[in-house]
This record gives sequence, structure tokens and C-alpha cells, in this order.
Amino acid sequence: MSGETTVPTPAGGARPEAAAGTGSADPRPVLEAVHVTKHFPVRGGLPRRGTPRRVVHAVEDVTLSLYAGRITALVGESGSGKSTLARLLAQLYPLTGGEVRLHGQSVHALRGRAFREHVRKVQLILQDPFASFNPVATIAGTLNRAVALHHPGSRGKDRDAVIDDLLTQINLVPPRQFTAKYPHELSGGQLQRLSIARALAADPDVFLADEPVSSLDVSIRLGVLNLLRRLTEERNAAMLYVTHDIASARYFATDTAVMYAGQLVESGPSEAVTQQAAHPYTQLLISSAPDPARTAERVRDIGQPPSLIDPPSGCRFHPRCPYAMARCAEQAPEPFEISPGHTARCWLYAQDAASPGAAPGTTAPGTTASDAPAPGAS
Ligand SMILES: Nc1ncnc2c1ncn2[C@@H]1O[C@H](COP(=O)(O)OP(=O)(O)OP(=O)(O)O)[C@@H](O)[C@H]1O
Repeated sequence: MSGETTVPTPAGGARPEAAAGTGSADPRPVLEAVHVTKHFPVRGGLPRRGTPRRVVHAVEDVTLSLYAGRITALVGESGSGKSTLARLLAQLYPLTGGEVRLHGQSVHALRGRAFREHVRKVQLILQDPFASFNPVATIAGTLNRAVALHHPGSRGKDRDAVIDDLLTQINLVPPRQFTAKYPHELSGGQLQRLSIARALAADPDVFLADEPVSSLDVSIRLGVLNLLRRLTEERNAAMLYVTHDIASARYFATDTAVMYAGQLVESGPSEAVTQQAAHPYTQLLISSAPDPARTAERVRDIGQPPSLIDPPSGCRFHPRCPYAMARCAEQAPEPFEISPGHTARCWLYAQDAASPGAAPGTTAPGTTASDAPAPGAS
């Protein structure tokens, strides 16, 4: 594939103001997933005697770091494990394997004080704001609870001032026009802003935003994304931005990580990942992204992801990969560095398979045309 893949503007139209800033100079990650694995037991049906219990391999050996002042987009098809990874980082599920680290410290808390401390520092913002509010609590009541939880010493006027400040930060102004309202009196965009205000009440170090704009009307997505980016930069927080929309990643996120069937297949600076996509899956994801300027012929059907109960051997993408070679079905590739900070788990970039800078689309060096079977071959 050429490095000239056209990436459309984010779903929803206009571009956010600019890609997120360079962040703080601190090179240490704020939050890390280190070789994180999550298997869910398959419900229903007892395993046959002598056979292992069947599991969904939702997340497999994922290592990902989030940095202060930087937004990392986590991109992939539905079912690729993005939300599960976000929830693992939030400590909402126990890990099957690996480790989550906050400020370099391993976190094992699933309850109690340590868990509450993790939840305070790592705030999850979910896709559907309507589902996350008590319909019979006013805006003031909802925020009052959050402020009381995270600022236990605050009282009366102090707390009102904090609530006013939170509403101002998310542009629900003047605040007193909103405090007496109920969730059903706000639009989807206003409610999502409110869920951001609730997260802000905890003064977090990390935001985990799981598809924060996909349930919103196209016309208001941009405003919410810009708000998230401004808050991340102003507070020098780290952000994980989970999305199906690789196009928005380029404009919104500093870094982009691509997940396929529970595994990270490519990661690096957003510009490199989206403009010089290295992994064949990332290339297919980009070529399938909606782009009004693109002719219908350029949009390719990218097929179906595999079962995560019996995932393919070797590289999980190999049954769909137009460049699959024999070793792809046998051995899972390690991440190979394409350029500084830009890696792809693809055998095409192994030293014995491809020369530096070579990308699939033409026959990869070390690979003859007959080595590269037709798409769908395994
Ligand atoms: N609690 C659970 N129990 C069993 N399987 C689960 C559970 N949560 C997720 N899964 C499975 O794990 C896999 C990954 O799901 P996940 O929701 O993380 O993907 P996703 O990329 O976030 O998808 P989407 O974009 O549709 O939300 C899927 O096969 C899903 O069915």
C-alpha cells in the first residue's frame, strides 16, 4: 500500500481544531497496560470432560502506555476488544494476565480504598450519556454527589462554587440556568458534557473516553471532542480515546493504536499510523472509512473478524490478509519498528522478509508474488 492513503475528516464533518498537543515533557507513562490479557468464560453449555473450558479471547497480550497531555486513540472494528481494554485499565474487570500500572505502580485493586483511589484518578466516560444519569436527580444533585465523593471536606457554598466552576469548564453557562434541570431536559451533547464535568469533579490524571461522541448527533461531535482535548491539555491529563473512526484519530489524537481481534496490530504517532499505515489491517480499515470525496469503488469490503473463542493461529489477521505467507498462520509476529515510535505486528516487516520502509501493496521484498496468496487465503 502506498503511503498516500487518503484519510477523510472525522465522521461528523469538520476537523477538530488540531491534533492534540505534544503533551508534557515527562516521558514516563501515567497509565500502562503491560502484556494485558482478558479471557471471558463462554456462557452456557458445560465443557466436555477432559476438554478445557471455552473462553472468549477478548484481549491478548496488549501493551499500551498513556502519557500526560497526550491523547491516544484506540481504533478497531466492533468486537476487537477496545472497550474491554478500557475497562481493564479502569480496573472494572480482573485481569487474566499481565499488569496495569498507574504512575509506574502495579494496580491490583478491585475493591476497597485502593480501588476507589484508582477510580478517582482514572475516569471512564461512556458512549451513552443518557444511560449514565439518574433521571430523577437534578444536575446540581448529580454533581453534588460527585463533588461530595471527591471533595469530602467541602460544604454548602464551597460545593456550589465547585459545581458552578465545573459547569463553566464544560461550557454549560450560565451555570445557574442548568443546575435545577433534569437529564431529560438536556440534549445529548449537553449530557455528554455533563458526564465530562462529573469526571472532572474527581480531578483525574487519566480520562478513558469510550466512544464519547458516537451516540451524538453529527453536528455536535466536534464541540465535544474539542472540549475533551482542551481539558486534556489544560490539565496535563492522559486520555484514551476509543473509537471505530480512524479518520477522527488523525485529527484528534497524538498517538493511535489499532486493535484487531483482541490484539494490538499497529501503534505510533497518529500521522504515521494514518498516513503511512503499515499493517494490512490498518490499511483496510482506512480504505473502508467513509469519505464523501471518495468514489464508491475505493471503499472495500473488509470481511468479517474471526471468532474470539477459536481465534486463528499465528497472526489473527492472516485469514483476511492479502499478503499472508505461510509463517503468518504458524507464528504470531512481534512488533516490528517501521519508524521511530511506529510499530506493526506483521511479518512483512521482519528483517528477513521486508527491507526497511517497504510496505505491502507492491510485492514485499523477500516475498515473491507466489508467496503472497490471494485475499482470504489462509
Ligand atoms: N462481559 C463479557 N462476557 C463475555 N464476553 C465479553 C464480555 N465483554 C466483552 N466480551 C466479548 O469480548 C470481545 C471484545 O468485546 P469489546 O466490547 O471489548 O469490543 P469492542 O472493540 O469494544 O467492540 P464495540 O466497538 O462494538 O464496543 C467480544 O467478542 C465480546 O463479545
